[in-house]
Amino acid sequence: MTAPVLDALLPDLTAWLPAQRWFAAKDRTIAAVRFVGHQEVTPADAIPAVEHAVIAVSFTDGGSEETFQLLLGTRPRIPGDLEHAVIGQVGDRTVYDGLADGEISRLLLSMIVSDTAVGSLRFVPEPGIEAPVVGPGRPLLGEQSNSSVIYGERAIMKLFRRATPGLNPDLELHRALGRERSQEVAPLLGAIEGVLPGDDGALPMTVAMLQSYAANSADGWSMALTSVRDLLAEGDLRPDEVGGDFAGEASRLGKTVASVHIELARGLGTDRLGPDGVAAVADWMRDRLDRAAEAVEVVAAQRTEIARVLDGVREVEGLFVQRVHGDLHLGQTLRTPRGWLAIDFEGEPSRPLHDRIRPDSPLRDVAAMLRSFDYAAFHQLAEWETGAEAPAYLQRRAQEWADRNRSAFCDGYAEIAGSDPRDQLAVLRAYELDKAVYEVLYETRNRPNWLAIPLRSMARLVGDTAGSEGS
Ligand SMILES: Nc1ncnc2c1ncn2[C@@H]1O[C@H](COP(=O)(O)OP(=O)(O)O)[C@@H](O)[C@H]1O
Ligand SMILES: O=P(O)(O)O[C@H]1O[C@H](CO)[C@@H](O[C@H]2O[C@H](CO)[C@@H](O)[C@H](O)[C@H]2O)[C@H](O)[C@H]1O
Repeated sequence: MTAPVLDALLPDLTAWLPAQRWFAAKDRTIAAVRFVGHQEVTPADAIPAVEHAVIAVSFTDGGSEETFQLLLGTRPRIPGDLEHAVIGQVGDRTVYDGLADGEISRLLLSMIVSDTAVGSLRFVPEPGIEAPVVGPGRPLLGEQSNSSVIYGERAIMKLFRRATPGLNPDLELHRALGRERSQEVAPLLGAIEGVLPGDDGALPMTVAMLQSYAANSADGWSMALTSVRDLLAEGDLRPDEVGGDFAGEASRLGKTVASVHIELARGLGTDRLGPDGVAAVADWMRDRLDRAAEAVEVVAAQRTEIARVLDGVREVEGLFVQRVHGDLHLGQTLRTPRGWLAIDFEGEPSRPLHDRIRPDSPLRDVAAMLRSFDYAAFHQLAEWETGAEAPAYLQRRAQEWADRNRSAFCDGYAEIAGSDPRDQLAVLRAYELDKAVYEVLYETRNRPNWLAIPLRSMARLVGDTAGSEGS
């Protein structure tokens, strides 16, 4: 489509964006949307026609713009099963979200498999892989920061929705782990690369990533919730006495995360931060605390105490750093029939790319998983906590579940890593509290009903400076 034709879509696009799960600015009011780049994948009169586009969205609060990627499909007549994906009408064509269309996802896969280039877009298979069978994709439904389609339970392609210059860390780290022949991630199959037009010219950008699909798998978050549900339903039994005990899985998960860290260190190197580097990590945590304190009163009220715990990170001489996952939680793990896999190495979605690729302590990932065990333990009780307090005996059971699984995870991690994360308790606690502060802000913006979960942990981490970790 030409620029004037695309511009005709803008009013419909502006109305459509806030309803998309991946639109990561739902708390802001859109002032204007503009196209900053577009590339036809097929001729404009093909049926369906496909176009890749980058949009910049500005907001009435005057803050920074956000850029997003779209894969637009157009057809003269829209089949009934695509009506839900319609964005608007331009001339005699209906424009819709292209990933919803099996014919478009089939085309994208075939272009990757056959190593194609169209204008600024490159469709590249990963060298040496066995090409997946080309067929239509089925959009993944559910909670996602990006948009994925699944090809016959053999491959999954993720379109990154935020348009950021540079190699996406999800692709970069999967590539590095592939070179290490990692058994802890799903093998990478290919990618779509494009360019992001900017003031300084066009910069390379990752459009999409194609990976093996882990069939017959369950994600760690659902498995953990099932275990907690069974425990709370019993009430008078302890976590080690109920059928759905999760500790064995938590320990295996610890081993998997340690293996990923070893592979990332081997493939991409390690470093020791000197005093200035450690001070920079501590300052970074303080900045994040300041931002959370501005937005959330409870954080502001405990600012001094939180800052004291965060300063625990300063207690190490020569902090060991390497590339890490950066946003690990139970929902980023898949239990396959063979074992655990880690997915989604993009880092925290709201952080700028240069922050997400900065080497960090592996304790950041360990701490984030410990936080996730807390989340799973108290998720069911959180609804109570927004109204009345959950009964004390259930809170005790939930805490026992969290302690047992946090401890099992650390045991498993230590067995493979050769060092126990709990040996650096002050640093681990600082990373855990930093994550809890982030989560308070995340829940305030995204899921206020869940806010009680990180708030509770924040209070524990601030109050319990002498307690033992994971026990
Ligand atoms: N390789 C895979 N095999 C099977 N399912 C996967 C795979 N990768 C991702 N998924 C599923 O897709 C969901 C979203 O993937 P994720 O990479 O976390 O996307 P996002 O970055 O959009 O959050 C996951 O929760 C998982 O259910
Ligand atoms: O999965 P994303 O990369 O989009 O990560 C963001 O969303 C997560 C929630 O979906 C959020 O994780 C928090 O909630 C989880 C339960 O839903 C819990 O297991 C995690 O421990 C907790 O941090 C994540 O922080 C955020 O970046």
